[in-house]
Amino acid sequence: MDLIAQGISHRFDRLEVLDDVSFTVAAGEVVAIVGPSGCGKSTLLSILGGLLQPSAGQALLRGAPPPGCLNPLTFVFQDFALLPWASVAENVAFPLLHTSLSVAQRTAVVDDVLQRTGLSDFRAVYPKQLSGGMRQRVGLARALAVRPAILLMDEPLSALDSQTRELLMEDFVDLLADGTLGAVYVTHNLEEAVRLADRIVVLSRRPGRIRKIVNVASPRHSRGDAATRAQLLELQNELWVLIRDEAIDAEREVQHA
Ligand SMILES: Nc1ncnc2c1ncn2[C@@H]1O[C@H](COP(=O)(O)OP(=O)(O)OP(=O)(O)O)[C@@H](O)[C@H]1O
Repeated sequence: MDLIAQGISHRFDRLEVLDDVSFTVAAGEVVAIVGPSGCGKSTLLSILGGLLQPSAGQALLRGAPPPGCLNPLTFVFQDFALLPWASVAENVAFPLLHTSLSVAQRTAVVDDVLQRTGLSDFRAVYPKQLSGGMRQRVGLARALAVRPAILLMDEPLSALDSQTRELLMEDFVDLLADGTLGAVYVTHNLEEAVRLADRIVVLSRRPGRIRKIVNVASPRHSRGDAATRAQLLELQNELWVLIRDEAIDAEREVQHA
């Protein structure tokens, strides 16, 4: 199933936020969205996920959903957004509550995603007992429970320390390995973008317009290797050169706001 952003523009009252943004996320593809602060990345994600109606243009899904899909698009948030009073298994089961699945089917889905995210031993634990990295694993497991075509991820690792981020990136690469799951990955972190994405959409300063779409050619599973990391660092620097001046302007604007 493909997700298509078609000429998306958006304004909040007089504030023009996005201008004519178009790109396609093909089935199984990871597209990162990067750009200066306030350029409209989260707004674009909300529009893609149907939470917000754009002022112009549209977000479309094309093609058949994956087998067993209950919701083709599902969000993963920076702050994990877990239910504090519910256990790990209950959090993961939450999006399945109002579906047609039987209790046995729900249990099977929960068992499967807990196993895929390394959480099987933590099913009865509550979020406050978990580290930030484990909480985000629960956020990811909950998103996977609806067997989505595409994850919509808004800075999913930015609340985590660098070692935990590295480990979760490795986990995420494994989850993507069979090529059935796609993602739109909003991030400030260019290292995450080059490690995880097939393509990187670089937005301009607000109103966000597409400045460039960059392909990341190396296979995702080899991007943690020393030799590939060196190439990725070059790409990361190229992206930073593209964004730097506008990032400084955006930063100054925020300070003056
Ligand atoms: N609901 C809203 N009403 C009014 N203005 C909004 C609303 N949501 C976002 N904005 C404004 O729209 C602009 C784009 O915000 P958005 O959060 O999409 O940018 P972003 O690129 O994700 O930012 P950051 O990189 O800082 O996370 C900002 O100026 C923000 O203040």
